[in-house]
Amino acid sequence: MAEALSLCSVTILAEKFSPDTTSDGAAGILLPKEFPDVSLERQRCWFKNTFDHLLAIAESPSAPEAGVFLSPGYQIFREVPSDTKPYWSNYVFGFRTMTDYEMKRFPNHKFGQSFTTIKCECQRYLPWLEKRFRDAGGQIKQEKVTNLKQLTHYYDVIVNCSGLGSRSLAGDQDIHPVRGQILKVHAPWVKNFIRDGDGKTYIYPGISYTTLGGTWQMDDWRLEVDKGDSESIVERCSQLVPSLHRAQVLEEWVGLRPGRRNLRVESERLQVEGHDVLVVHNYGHGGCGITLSWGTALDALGLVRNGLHEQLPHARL
Ligand SMILES: Cc1cc2nc3c(=O)[nH]c(=O)nc-3n(C[C@H](O)[C@H](O)[C@H](O)COP(=O)(O)OP(=O)(O)OC[C@H]3O[C@@H](n4cnc5c(N)ncnc54)[C@H](O)[C@@H]3O)c2cc1C
Ligand SMILES: O=C(O)CCC(=O)C(=O)O
Repeated sequence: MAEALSLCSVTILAEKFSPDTTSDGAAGILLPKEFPDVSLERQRCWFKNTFDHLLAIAESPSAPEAGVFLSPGYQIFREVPSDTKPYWSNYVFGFRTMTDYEMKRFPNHKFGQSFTTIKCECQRYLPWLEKRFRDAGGQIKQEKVTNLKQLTHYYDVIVNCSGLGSRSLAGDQDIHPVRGQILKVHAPWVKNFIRDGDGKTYIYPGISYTTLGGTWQMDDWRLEVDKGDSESIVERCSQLVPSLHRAQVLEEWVGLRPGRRNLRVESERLQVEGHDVLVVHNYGHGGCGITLSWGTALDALGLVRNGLHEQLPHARL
């Protein structure tokens, strides 16, 4: 926003910043899950725009500082999935079905896909993004917002990216927590990601650590590490890569995904004291907050631009 709307003043208000957000612990892999009532065309656009944007970073000199890199690996399934060629398969690199010979490594799985996607190591990526925002003239304020209407006294446009916070901030009862626990381990010998198609077990190698996951616990608000979950994660991941049994655990982490049947990128107008104020919502990314980040942000930016043009038809934005 700060880069694209260079004539506007842009402020991020948030209660928590990196390293204390949900995005900080995310494995950061680009791998879409489908939203049932959003057109595939729109989801394709969200993913492609995100992939293209992050690919440019991965191929730039900033890649190591930003923690953005190409990541090759496998998604394996216990049963052949109904959709063997998902909509995003044309955008990742080298998508193909694994051979029987390759599948011998995974005797409990019947089917697999091999491809190269992108991973953002969020511990590096988020501070890098914050610096990029500040360099573009963006302002940052730490503040808990209790009511969107109170912001209309200070800002002309509000973009709501509060994730799970939208439950109270936008009064949206459709958004709910999906608890996820992961482990960060030292396993520099693991070079390819491996993901079980059920989405519950995954191994994602990175620059400073490998992420082992995970859990997908609906409506579970617990933020404490569950030792039973950690043991189960190590057990499941070690079945895929036995040497992980010995990997040194660097950190155990829990986050609450902002779960919603359909991601919400939408604008509305808030009526406040006789005038209306543009609010653009961009939340409910579930397990796809990194995967669809730039695509949904570009959509939100388009809604901000349209709204500003309606408000100020002659302004150059
Ligand atoms: C274990 C785990 C692994 C994951 N792995 C991946 C992955 O590999 N790839 C992927 O794409 N996604 C992954 N995700 C999902 C991803 O983390 C989320 O989709 C993403 O973090 C959502 O981002 P967000 O900015 O919407 O929410 P958040 O990161 O939660 O940020 C919300 C922000 O809003 C602020 N806020 C909320 N309410 C208020 C308020 N009232 N006032 C002020 N500020 C407020 C918060 O302080 C915070 O700064 C994973 C999630 C988990 C839990
Ligand atoms: O689903 C994956 O494989 C990546 C991790 C993730 O997105 C999640 O746990 O939400």
